[in-house]
Amino acid sequence: MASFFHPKLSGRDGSGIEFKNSASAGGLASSLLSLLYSFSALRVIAFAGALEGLRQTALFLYSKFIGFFWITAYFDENDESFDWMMIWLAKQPAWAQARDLDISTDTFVSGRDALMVPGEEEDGKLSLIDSCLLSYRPTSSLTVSIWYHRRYMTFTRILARTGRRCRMQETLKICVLARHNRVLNELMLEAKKEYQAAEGSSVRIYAADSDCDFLQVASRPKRKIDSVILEPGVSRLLVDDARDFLSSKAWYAARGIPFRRGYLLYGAPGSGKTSIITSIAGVLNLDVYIVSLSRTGLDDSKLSQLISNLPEQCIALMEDIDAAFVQNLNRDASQDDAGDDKPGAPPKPPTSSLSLSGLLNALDGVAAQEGRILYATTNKYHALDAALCRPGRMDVHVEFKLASKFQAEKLFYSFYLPVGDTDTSEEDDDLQGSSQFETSAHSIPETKPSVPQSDSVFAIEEPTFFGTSHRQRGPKLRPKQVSELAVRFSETIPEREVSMAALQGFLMGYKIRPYEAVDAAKRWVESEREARLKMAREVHGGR
Ligand SMILES: Nc1ncnc2c1ncn2[C@@H]1O[C@H](COP(=O)(O)OP(=O)(O)OP(=O)(O)O)[C@@H](O)[C@H]1O
Repeated sequence: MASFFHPKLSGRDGSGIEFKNSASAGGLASSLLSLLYSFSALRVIAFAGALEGLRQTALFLYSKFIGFFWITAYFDENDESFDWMMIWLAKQPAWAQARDLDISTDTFVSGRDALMVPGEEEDGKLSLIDSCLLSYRPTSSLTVSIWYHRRYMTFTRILARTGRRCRMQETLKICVLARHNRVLNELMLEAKKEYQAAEGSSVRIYAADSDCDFLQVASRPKRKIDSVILEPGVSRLLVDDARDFLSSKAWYAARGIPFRRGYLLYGAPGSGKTSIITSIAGVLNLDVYIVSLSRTGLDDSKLSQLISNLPEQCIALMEDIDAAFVQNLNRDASQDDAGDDKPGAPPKPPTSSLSLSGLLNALDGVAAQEGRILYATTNKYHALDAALCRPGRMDVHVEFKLASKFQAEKLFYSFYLPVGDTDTSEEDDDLQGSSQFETSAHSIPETKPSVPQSDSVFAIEEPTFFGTSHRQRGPKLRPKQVSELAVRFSETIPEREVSMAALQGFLMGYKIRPYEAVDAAKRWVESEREARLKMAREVHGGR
């Protein structure tokens, strides 16, 4: 082959003529062979090329043909529309006839009229146990066909590895036998409406995974805004401000101001900061995206990526914003860390390497998402850097204090909601008069434990426990009665000394005994005071 393509090479050693002569017969033959071979190789190549051309043309024509009659849509797992379609699909009776099914107890699907495993839907009231219902889901890699509005459609769940980490990712493929996408539009709108109707009563909570992609981690029932008891006007101020902001996109655009708003809620632990944020999310129909600054491995670039992954119009929640810059800081480092750090012990490894400038850049850098509302909470307002708190980053600052008498009264009233006020859970129950609320502070179960009917030699003791059984219900009180008790209760609660969370915890201990709660409140306040003093003495003594 070499001699055929490069004949000159043969004479380079100085004995070219002899070499040519001696090799002439054999060389000619091999050259001819090579020539023939190359011709046949060329033919093969040409043939293969022609075949490939034909294949490409066939594929092209096929896709044109398919495209002419079929509309194909893909729904990516990471997009919200995927959830609409999956919920819609899960309700289609066609799945019942499918021969290949996934079974799911995912509350995301079940509880939304998904196609239940027969018998499940008859299972009484919705409780934590009942909400774990079995439902059918279309299995992956299976194509199922459905008739929708007299159009033939096929649905395929495709699982494939994607991304740098080759994570399994799912796509839903829908093919509609139609010339125009009208039917597909109708289907998507129907799925979206059904989904939103089902979601209308809950707030979706998202958290980021290790790739900084947000995934839904929970769905909480909406909390009524007035169930979070703040000083008069505070809830309204927060809701109205956020609502006005959301409707002011054009105003911001006209002035070239970034369309973002930040709220800093600071103050006493357990005063309702997180509760009011989730309540506002419910009122404004926004999803909550948790941005956890104390997350292990979080650095400036990851935070920036996280913030840029936030969708437009959402609530970003950064809890305990002060904790991001001090490694392993607890609520009160002097108290909690003091016990953990033994003398000579090696320093704890850092959990995150976030810098203040990284946070500031993430909050208002170019990648920061437009239309988002940021809520940051802290118990250490004065420890925050002024740059973090300035308008543009944190536009509204609201202080949350320990409970006032006003709040204590309101909390008591809403805790023992009187007859006629909206607490359906109580109204639905078959109450047995007010006898139960007369039971002692250490409640006894209503029914005795089932004892094996045998000639047991062991004496069976009745179990004793603290707290109230969930099967017990309080007395039905009239609004006037509850109001009077609430006033008496608030008189025993000192102004700004205990948190609302602590008050709620105290009332939980008297869930069905409002009169006893009022009587016990004074004693409880004193014991709380003593406990605080003791703790303070221990801290100061330990220094
Ligand atoms: N103002 C309030 N009105 C009604 N309930 C409240 C209020 N404050 C706190 N609670 C109750 O106390 C519990 C804790 O409240 P929440 O988590 O909102 O407090 P927080 O201020 O965010 O606390 P932390 O600073 O420790 O995160 C919740 O169960 C909530 O219902």
